[in-house]
Amino acid sequence: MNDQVKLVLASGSPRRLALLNQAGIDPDLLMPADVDETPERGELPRRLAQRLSQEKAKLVAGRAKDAGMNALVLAADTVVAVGRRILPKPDLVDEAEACLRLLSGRTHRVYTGICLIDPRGRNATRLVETRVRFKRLSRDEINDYLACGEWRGKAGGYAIQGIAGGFVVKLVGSYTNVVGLPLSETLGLLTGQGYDVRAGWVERAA
Ligand SMILES: Cc1cn([C@H]2C[C@H](O)[C@@H](COP(=O)(O)OP(=O)(O)OP(=O)(O)O)O2)c(=O)[nH]c1=O
Repeated sequence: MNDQVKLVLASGSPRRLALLNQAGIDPDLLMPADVDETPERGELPRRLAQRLSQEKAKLVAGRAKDAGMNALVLAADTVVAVGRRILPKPDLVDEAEACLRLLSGRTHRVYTGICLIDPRGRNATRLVETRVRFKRLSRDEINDYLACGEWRGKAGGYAIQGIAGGFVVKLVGSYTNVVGLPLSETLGLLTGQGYDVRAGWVERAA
C-alpha cells in the first residue's frame, strides 16, 4: 500500500464531495481551484467542460507538487447547454429566469468533464453527457423557483437534486453527472489509472 499518496479533490463544491463520500471515497484534502470559466469564442459545451476540468486539475496538481505532496488530483466541471448554447451559472435572478425560460419544455444536455492527474503528472480524462428534458414551466413555477434561490451558482440555473427535480420528465444517462460528478465514470477513472479505491484508501494496484 502506498499511503504516501493523497487523494485531492480539486473542488469547492459540497455536492462533489458528497457524491464521492456516497461512493465510499473520502478525499484526504480539498483544494478548490479558481479558474476563469469564460468560454472561448465558438467553444463547444463539451470542449469547455473538458478544458475547465483539466485546468482545475493542473492548477491544483501544481500547487500540491510545490507543497511537496504526492497527490492524486481529481477535478470536474459541469456545463449545461441547449444545442451549442452554453448556459451560465447565474448569480443574478434575471440570468436564472432566462435559463429557466429556455429550459422549459425542452431537452438540454449536461456535460461533466473529469480529470485525474497522478503523482507523476500523467492525466486521464472523461467527458460524460446526460440528456435532460424539462416539462413546460408555468410563470408561477418559474417565479416560485426563482424565489427559492436553489439556482444560485448552479450550471444552467437549476439543481436537479432539489426542487427542480420535479421539473424533469425524462433523463437519459448518468444522474450523478448532472449533480456534478458522474460516479461510475469517476470510479472507472481512478481504478483505470492503476489505483484501487477502498474506504478512503488509495492504493497502487498489484
Ligand atoms: C445542473 C446542475 C448543476 N449543479 C452544480 C454542480 C456544480 O457545483 C455547478 C457547476 O459549476 P462547476 O464550475 O462545474 O463547479 P463549481 O464551481 O460549483 O465547483 P468547483 O469548480 O470548485 O468544483 O453546478 C448542481 O448541483 N445540480 C444540477 O442539477
